[in-house]
Amino acid sequence: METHKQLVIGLFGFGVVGEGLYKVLAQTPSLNARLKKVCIKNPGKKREAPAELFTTDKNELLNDEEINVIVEVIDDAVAAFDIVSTALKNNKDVVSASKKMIAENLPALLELQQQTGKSLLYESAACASIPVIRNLEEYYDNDLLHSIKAIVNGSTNFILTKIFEDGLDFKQALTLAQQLGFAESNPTLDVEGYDAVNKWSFLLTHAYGIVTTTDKILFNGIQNIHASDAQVAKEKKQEIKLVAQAKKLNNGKVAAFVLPQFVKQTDHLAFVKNEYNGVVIESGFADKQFFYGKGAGSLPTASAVLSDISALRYQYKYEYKKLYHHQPHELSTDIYLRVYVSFNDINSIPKDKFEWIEEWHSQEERKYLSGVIAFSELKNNDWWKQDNVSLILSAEPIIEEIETRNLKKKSLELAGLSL
Ligand SMILES: NC(=O)C1=CN([C@@H]2O[C@H](COP(=O)(O)OP(=O)(O)OC[C@H]3O[C@@H](n4cnc5c(N)ncnc54)[C@H](OP(=O)(O)O)[C@@H]3O)[C@@H](O)[C@H]2O)C=CC1
Ligand SMILES: N[C@@H](CC=O)C(=O)O
Repeated sequence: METHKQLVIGLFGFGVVGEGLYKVLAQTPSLNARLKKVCIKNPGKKREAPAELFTTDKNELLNDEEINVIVEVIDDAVAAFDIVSTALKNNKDVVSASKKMIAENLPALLELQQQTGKSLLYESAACASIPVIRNLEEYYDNDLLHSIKAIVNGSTNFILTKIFEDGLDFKQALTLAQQLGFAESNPTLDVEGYDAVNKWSFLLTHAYGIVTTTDKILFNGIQNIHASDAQVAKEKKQEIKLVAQAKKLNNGKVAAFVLPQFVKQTDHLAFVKNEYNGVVIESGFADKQFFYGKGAGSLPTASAVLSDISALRYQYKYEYKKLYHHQPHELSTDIYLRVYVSFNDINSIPKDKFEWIEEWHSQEERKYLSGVIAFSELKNNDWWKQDNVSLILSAEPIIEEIETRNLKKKSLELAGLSL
């Protein structure tokens, strides 16, 4: 087998991540990798690198036979897919950080990897500096992965920390996340949960062999979290985090969602602040394991890109073991969730859709209830995503089976409500 192959790199993108990689490569001479050319979009921008390195002609990189590795770190998912698929077809290995592109094109990318035999690595697209994909592929290569829950978006975690711990308002916190290079070029992707669910969709492939699209995963972002929710969290001695999770159910299927959640202070994820990410994996015999590291930013992200480049020296490829070598799992919607919902107007909440209600606070201007609701009710409707409605999962949200009808009626009666 060929080892320690000489790498000649063509880089697409010289923004937060691309420039970070340029610096990191310069400080890693042992890698024996040469950056031959960088393709960017706007030739007029001032760059901290020699002018002769840059081009705006993608074909200068994609058709250069000496270049054997394409690193794609641009902020345009459509152009990124074109670059990555052409590079693979042109017999080049590829490293990408573009989670939106990967989430939107995974079946095609899987096929291209199989057809071409080339490697496509994208560790930095998941949790930036945390090596989660390689761990899911290599270390948890068995049936024992019971659950995985994680903070996978650095910007929203940063914003929540800055608002609730440092007293910034939402706009100030988001602006800071943008200035520090954590946020996407379109920050709605972060704030409204799209970035997190994009990452979660392909992490499900590496964890459970599930190939899915983001519309099949229940998700929301942090845009509707209200100051009064933070007050409730404080009273419960809990925190609010945007948490992605997947759990193997008793029926053998997997429940997956990305939603704001109350997190107990004893939970590992409560420890994850600012732009950090954290991943808690629960597996048979090992119990819980916690991975922690920076989830956004120039050098932390570049460090994961560098690690992928380095892995190409020994022809490392994802084997997608859970997909190709095991029986892949299926997603299930057949569960119930324990949720908290705050709102201004009770008429915006279909309270009869709850299986039962456990808490009901209607005195304050901002009202809230806690109760149990079918996952499918949330999946099929969007009243809970509307302005002025904030839905937050409880700390232990999943209920697999309920004795539904009797309890529902009885509990609503106890709460002074009727169907
Ligand atoms: N920032 C972070 O913390 C992380 C980002 N990522 C992902 O990495 C990618 C890059 O992010 P980031 O560096 O922050 O983004 P930036 O906005 O900082 O940089 C984007 C770069 O892409 C270039 N670009 C855009 N379109 C093209 C094109 N068609 N051809 C060539 N170059 C192009 C831009 O060129 P020009 O300079 O000329 O404008 C720019 O250099 C994104 O997919 C992002 O989601 C992943 C993990 C963490
Ligand atoms: N915008 C992303 C960047 C890294 O993936 C985030 O905030 O997590």
